[in-house]
Amino acid sequence: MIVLVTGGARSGKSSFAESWCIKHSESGNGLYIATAQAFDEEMKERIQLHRDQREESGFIWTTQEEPLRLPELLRTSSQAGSGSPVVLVDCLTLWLSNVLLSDGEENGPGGESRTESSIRQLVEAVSAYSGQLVLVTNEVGSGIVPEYKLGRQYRDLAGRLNRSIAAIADQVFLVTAGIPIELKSREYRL
Ligand SMILES: Nc1nc2c(ncn2[C@@H]2O[C@H](COP(=O)(O)OP(=O)(O)OP(=O)(O)O)[C@@H](O)[C@H]2O)c(=O)[nH]1
Repeated sequence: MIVLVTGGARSGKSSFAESWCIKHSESGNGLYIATAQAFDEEMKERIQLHRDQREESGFIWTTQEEPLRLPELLRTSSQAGSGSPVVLVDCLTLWLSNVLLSDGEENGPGGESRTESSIRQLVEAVSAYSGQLVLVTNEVGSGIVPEYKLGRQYRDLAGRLNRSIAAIADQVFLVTAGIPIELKSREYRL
């Protein structure tokens, strides 16, 4: 069961995704995969707030911080069976910016950049995932065209990544102003 939760900054997507996991978990416990890195005090405080909220939820969360090697981690945490934890990844767009910023200039075989190859590996890992997996992402690209090349590159890659994950997800939600809207239901097929 793959669920994608998208939305803008502070839209309430993370708390909706956490509530979804608590409500639908088959095992009663969850693995929270954080892709954020605390580079400054503001981010440290925000992360601590999220940790406190998870603690107060009464649900059993294990936290794993993984800014880059998300495809590998999903491959190893993919398990069938009702005892395995619901996995929540927060968030894909931060993972993408970590990957893009660590990417070199040189392309691999077939002209694919390291970032494009990482995206392909992530989509493959999600597609092959067995178990309950909830992925949070940001809705980017609705504003003005970014001034810098890296910003435009990021916007385009994030749009493609979200489309690819949405295509293989069983359920997709858009959270806006704290309200989740179901964009793709489990019965939906093109
Ligand atoms: N490293 C680390 N990051 C965490 C942890 N808990 C949460 N985060 C990060 O916190 C980020 C989400 O927090 P915010 O930036 O406040 O949320 P937001 O996505 O802007 O807002 P909402 O749409 O309301 O969720 C995600 O990118 C998570 O990876 C943690 O324990 N460790």
